[in-house]
Amino acid sequence: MRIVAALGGNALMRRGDKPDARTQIANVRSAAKQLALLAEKHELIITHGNGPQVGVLALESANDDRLSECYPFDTLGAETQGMIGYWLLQAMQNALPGRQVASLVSQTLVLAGDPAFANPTKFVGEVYDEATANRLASEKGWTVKKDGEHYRRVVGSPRPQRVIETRMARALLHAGAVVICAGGGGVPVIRNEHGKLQGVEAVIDKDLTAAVLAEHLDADALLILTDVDGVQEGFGTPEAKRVDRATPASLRAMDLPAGSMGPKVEAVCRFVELTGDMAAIGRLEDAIGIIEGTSGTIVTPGGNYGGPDDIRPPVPDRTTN
Ligand SMILES: Nc1ncnc2c1ncn2[C@@H]1O[C@H](COP(=O)(O)OP(=O)(O)O)[C@@H](O)[C@H]1O
Ligand SMILES: NC(=O)OP(=O)(O)O
Repeated sequence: MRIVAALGGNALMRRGDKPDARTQIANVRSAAKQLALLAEKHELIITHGNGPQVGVLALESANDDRLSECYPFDTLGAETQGMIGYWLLQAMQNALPGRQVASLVSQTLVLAGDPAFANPTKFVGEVYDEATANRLASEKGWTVKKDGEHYRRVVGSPRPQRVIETRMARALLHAGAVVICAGGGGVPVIRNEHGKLQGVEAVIDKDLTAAVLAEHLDADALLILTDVDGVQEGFGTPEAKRVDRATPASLRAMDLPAGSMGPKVEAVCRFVELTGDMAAIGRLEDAIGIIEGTSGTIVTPGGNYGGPDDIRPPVPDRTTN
């Protein structure tokens, strides 16, 4: 089975954590243990978030007096791919001795006219209280919005159209490698008036890119791995309850926040609607349980799922007919 697994940026740098490399490397190592269990049985493409990390790099750049201008977000996105991609690469190599692992710096095509450039929604960087967020917004020209109980910087997040390196990722899969690509949703690029690739200032949602990548790589399953057990009804209330099986229509009927669970649900619905295959949202620690059908919110066209045999039923043995 071919699986695309998307790893949340917050799973690598948890809300309120200091952005130290040491903490994130430890989180990557525990993530790699789970991902290695998937890779032992399946073809695996790993993509990862970069929201917290890209915001930290942007702040470092903004605070560097030697620079005549801040590093642009496409370059910062590539920096996060290098950094997190390196951590994941090494952790996966150590977890899977003898297996080839490749980490690609990769670009995602967006449309130059996407209205999302003018309506920032993508949370980046650390969380702040309201007063600090407002001060930073006026000092640095940021837009800030409420993220749960806190405030964070937001930037434009155009819709991903295609990962430019899709064919290279496929070639690496065919060579038996675990492939890490399209981190942070991919470095955002447009095709300019000469047909050339050109970076743009944005941070693409990694869950939406994961869905595009899964579709274009003919994946059998898309797993969105995060820090909650799945999509919950009554989220944040004492009655909160995980939805264990869903159809795209039943999930779309739920009212979910744009900056967190909303894009995850949009990503899984899109993948299931376009491919008829299985997608799921759940905890990183439950990755195997999700494939087995015992954990997470599992989304299929009919809302039922009994385990991996439902994804790709065995080919009938025609030699006896
Ligand atoms: N209905 C819901 N069910 C579960 N989680 C929800 C829901 N609504 C909002 N959330 C929030 O979505 C978060 C996951 O999104 P996000 O923080 O963007 O994850 P990641 O960084 O892993 O991609 C959860 O930690 C939770 O706080
Ligand atoms: N780029 C992106 O969606 O990152 P997060 O998942 O960390 O928000």
